[in-house]
Amino acid sequence: DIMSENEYTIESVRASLVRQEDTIVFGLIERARFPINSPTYNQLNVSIPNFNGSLFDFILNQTEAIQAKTGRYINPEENPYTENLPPSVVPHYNFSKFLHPTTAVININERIKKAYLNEMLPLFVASGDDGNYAQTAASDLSLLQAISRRIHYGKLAAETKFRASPREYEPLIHAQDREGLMKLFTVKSVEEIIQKRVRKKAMVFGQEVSHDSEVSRKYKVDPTIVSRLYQNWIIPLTKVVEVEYLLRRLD
Ligand SMILES: C=C(O[C@@H]1C=C(C(=O)O)C=C[C@H]1O)C(=O)O
Repeated sequence: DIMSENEYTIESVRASLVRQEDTIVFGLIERARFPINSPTYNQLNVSIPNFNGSLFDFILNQTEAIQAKTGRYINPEENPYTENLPPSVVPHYNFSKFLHPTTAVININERIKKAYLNEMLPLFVASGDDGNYAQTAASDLSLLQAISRRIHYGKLAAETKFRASPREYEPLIHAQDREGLMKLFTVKSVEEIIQKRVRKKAMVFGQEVSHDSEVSRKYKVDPTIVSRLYQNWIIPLTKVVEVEYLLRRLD
């Protein structure tokens, strides 16, 4: 076993969350190339043989099925949106068993998907319909996977915090005290820095680059909205995963 049991620390978890911001900001920029394209999500607009759902759901389920067969969800950092996926048919890498085993069932992707489609998406895409439904769904899917990975990284954040001070966490876990746990692991200053940094990343990554003139003040995705997506959904849902993780940590 080449993986160390202690490869994750709160510093390495936070460094990964910073890196994942790049993927999420670029994902937002890519999705914002298309207008809302609502027929993508509308069940009445498609009749796919042997499938009951929208074009988006069809692409999501089929893509996750091929990814499951080829081993994507063997990595404990990955959580699928689709239930009852086929098993992997490829040889498995021996991922470290850092997380507590009873927490593998934690998966809030249904909640993430609903928040994304109903609340987040309308904030950062234009209205309209350009017919590129399959491309739209593909960019939604890769963005949703990046957001899900980030939010479920809350499991790793929670485990490193628990290991650093088990005596503080244990009584709250025994009491199943959600609010107490939330208070104990929350670091407001870290959250504020993240909200500022993702705003800046949206300005840098989303600027119009011209070979000769000054950088323009027009961005491919609104930096203030990127910051708001983190503040209102991505960080709070990460904390939901952290609480769910800690509640099961002594099972
Ligand atoms: C993930 C952490 O836990 C909490 C959640 C945060 C987040 O989602 O970015 C940031 C700080 C903490 O309040 C962390 O401490 O890094």
